Amino acid sequence: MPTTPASHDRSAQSARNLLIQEVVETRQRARLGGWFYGVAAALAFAVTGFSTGYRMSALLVIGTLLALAIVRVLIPVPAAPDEREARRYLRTLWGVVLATTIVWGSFSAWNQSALPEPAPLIALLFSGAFGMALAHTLCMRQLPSALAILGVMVPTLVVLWREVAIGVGAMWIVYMAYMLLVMRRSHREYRARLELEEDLRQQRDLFATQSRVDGLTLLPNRREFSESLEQAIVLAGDGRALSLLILDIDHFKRINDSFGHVAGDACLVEFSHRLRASFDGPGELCARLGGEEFGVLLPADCIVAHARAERFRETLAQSPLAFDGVQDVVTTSVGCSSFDASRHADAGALYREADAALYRAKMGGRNRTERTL
Ligand SMILES: Nc1nc2c(ncn2[C@@H]2O[C@H](COP(=O)(O)OP(=O)(O)OP(=O)(O)O)[C@@H](O)[C@H]2O)c(=O)[nH]1
Repeated sequence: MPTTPASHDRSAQSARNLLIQEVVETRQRARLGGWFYGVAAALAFAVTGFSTGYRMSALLVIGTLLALAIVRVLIPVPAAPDEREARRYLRTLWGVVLATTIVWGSFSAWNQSALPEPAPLIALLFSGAFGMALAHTLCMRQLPSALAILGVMVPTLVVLWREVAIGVGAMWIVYMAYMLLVMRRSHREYRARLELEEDLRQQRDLFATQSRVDGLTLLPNRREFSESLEQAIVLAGDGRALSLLILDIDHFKRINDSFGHVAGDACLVEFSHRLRASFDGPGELCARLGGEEFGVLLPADCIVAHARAERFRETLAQSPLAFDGVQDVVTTSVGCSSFDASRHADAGALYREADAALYRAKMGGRNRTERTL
């Protein structure tokens, strides 16, 4: 299927959303994990009674691991939904995670021969636990996650293989392979969930837009117009000018009957283009209220609004609309009313007056603008 600019925009937006979501989740998941390495190292040294022979090593290892845990938390989070910043953040965070796992892995390997039991056992068990935790939790990116698992596991593997027994080393390799498989599966599940959530978000946004936009003309629909009118009435209560126009295409049935419904649709679209081009100033809003009826809100008093409506009507009547291969003169009747706090208790009152003015325009022969008497 060819990609349109709109679908390209949507997929670019979707990729951006996925990246931002990944940043949020990676941060959440990585925030706590860093501290466990320092605590585990402290525990391994604690069982030796922090004897003087190991005091410097303990300080160095525990201090480095805790410092890396602090750095994880302090990496500045990208404030705006900026892709470049988001990628930089992820690169930095994964860099710190990898550094942590390499420091831990090296410590664990050194520990196997340097510290008395049960410190090596503690480090060994923690290495397995960290590897599995990485496989389950930090699975957002496969390559750095795999490297982190290897960082935790491989140094110990070398020691087990060389200094304990080849069988124990082989067991460690099987364990490591299993972790990598778990990580791959966790990664797939993570991506599937992320993409599903993004699809749902997009559908929700699409429904929200569709519920407020007219599908044919892409103008705001009656629902959106009514809400905007309510809000405009509140502002008008503070003294701002507000006028309402209701426009109805004259004898629209004739267009359908003469040229068919497809041409009728095209005529409505063309009419909406003209309307939007004529009322596109600040605070102005055009909408399709239904059928061949349109509404305009404009922050103007009665005289200005009436003059603008007349200009639109006259221009329309003088320049034929081109739609679906047809050129035809289309006219409109307009009802105009302006907000007056003494007469209009609510939006409905103002709307009824504009509607009554439109009725008079129709009864008066069409192709005319009537305003509140
Ligand atoms: N093609 C098309 N026709 C529509 C649409 N909505 C309403 N109509 C038609 O608009 C016509 C409205 O007819 P009427 O209500 O009699 O109004 P009119 O012919 O414009 O006459 P006046 O309003 O009295 O000047 C009907 O034939 C509807 O079928 C639409 O979305 N597309």
